[in-house]
Amino acid sequence: MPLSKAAADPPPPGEGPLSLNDTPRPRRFLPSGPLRGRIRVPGDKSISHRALMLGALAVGETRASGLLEGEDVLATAAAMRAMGATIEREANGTWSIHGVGVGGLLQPGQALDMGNSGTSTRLLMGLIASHGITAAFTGDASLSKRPMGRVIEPLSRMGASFTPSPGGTLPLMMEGLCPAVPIEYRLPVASAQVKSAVLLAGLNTPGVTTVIEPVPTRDHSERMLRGFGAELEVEELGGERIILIHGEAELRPQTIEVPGDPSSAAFFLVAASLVEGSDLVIENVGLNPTRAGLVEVLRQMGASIEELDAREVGGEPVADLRVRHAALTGIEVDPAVAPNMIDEFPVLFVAAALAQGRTVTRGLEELRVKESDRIAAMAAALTAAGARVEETEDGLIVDGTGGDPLPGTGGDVAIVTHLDHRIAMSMAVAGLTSRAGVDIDDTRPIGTSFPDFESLLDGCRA
Ligand SMILES: O=C(O)C1=C[C@@H](OP(=O)(O)O)[C@@H](O)[C@H](O)C1
Ligand SMILES: C=C(OP(=O)(O)O)C(=O)O
Repeated sequence: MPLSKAAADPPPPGEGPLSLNDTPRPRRFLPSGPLRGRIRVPGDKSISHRALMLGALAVGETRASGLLEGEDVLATAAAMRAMGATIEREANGTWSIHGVGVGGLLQPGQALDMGNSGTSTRLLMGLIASHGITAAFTGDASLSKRPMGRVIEPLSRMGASFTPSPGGTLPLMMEGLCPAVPIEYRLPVASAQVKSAVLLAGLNTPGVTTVIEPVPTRDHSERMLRGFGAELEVEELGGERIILIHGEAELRPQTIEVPGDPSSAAFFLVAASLVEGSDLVIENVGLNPTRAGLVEVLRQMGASIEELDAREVGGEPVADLRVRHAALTGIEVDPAVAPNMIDEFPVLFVAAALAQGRTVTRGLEELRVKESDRIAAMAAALTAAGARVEETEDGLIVDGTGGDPLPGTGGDVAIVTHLDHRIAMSMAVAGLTSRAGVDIDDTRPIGTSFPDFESLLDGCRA
């Protein structure tokens, strides 16, 4: 299957998903001098998706600054426009969203192209489930392999019907039901996307929809639903979180400042920790406790990460992070921290490959159903770059070099990124700490979450 819909001339920012064209863009990431100065990573991807979705359901104008303008978020913007919202990017970079009101989504005139984005797909399936409209979802080769049964199951219980491809994948057709049926749903997997899909379906469902989370996951949906005026309660009981949303809500438009994405900052935290002489400040990084697991784990490994000017931005804790080179030591990573850093494991594996001694990770089955099988992809990639890695069913065991550079690939082979932005960026970081450089088969997927990653990286190690 082609990477995505071909687009000879990508549309200007804010005008729909920037589809990948058909020519891979390989690059060798060379050994680097110290990373220094001050950088700012783009807006949080999870918050950006939700700002567009909730803004599109409020009556009146929501304004969002700092929104991530990556392809995944642009796919959400295009879908919300196709269902009736008016969404514009102003010249100063602020986004203006005029919503249709809860219950007011229109039937899209064509298939919703979700590109590479699991979050767009699963959250929008939730929104549509309680509207009386039908929609078709398509995606790229990576997204078309990812499991959708995990949202189809609860949303079917609420009354929506689905015709997925064999195996419960995209492309799929769905038909929502209005009024939908409120449910009480215990999450069988630790997934903020599944939780959010049910809560978003609950927005336009009469009565109370309940989600029980045995393992807490990122809570941006809960924070933002409340911020937009939904009636939502959270109870903690014996380590579980019980979330209740009162349906047929009216959302009030908001002014949102999107904090920097900790999942994007992660690449620079690891790079500056590994490259000798580095002293880098990453400004405005979101440190929501359900997202900040990597900072804690790197500190346990000996990293030097200081939080400066801790403050609140858009209802989320934020700080500037000063990270300096430090010798890292391998650890056993507590599996309980996994949901708080689920997207950061690929780059943590790179840190482990350069640490002193052994790092053991477990409980990471969910990594196998991301944009790629991130356990297998990182085992193959790090092995190709000369690291010592053992793949287990639910994690990796990595024996680090103790700070010596990895041999690298040096043109012999190229790392296969499998249309996965996080594999590409993680192995770019590995290249900085290698002898011969690391070759990546394709850097285009980076545009899904961090379009200016390469220019920021090249800029701070000049
Ligand atoms: O809700 C979200 O915004 C996300 C939840 C996580 O996925 P899962 O819910 O599948 O764990 C994460 O991997 C993804 O990048 C964004
Ligand atoms: C898993 C990710 O995103 P999504 O599920 O939205 O494709 C990610 O960004 O690492």
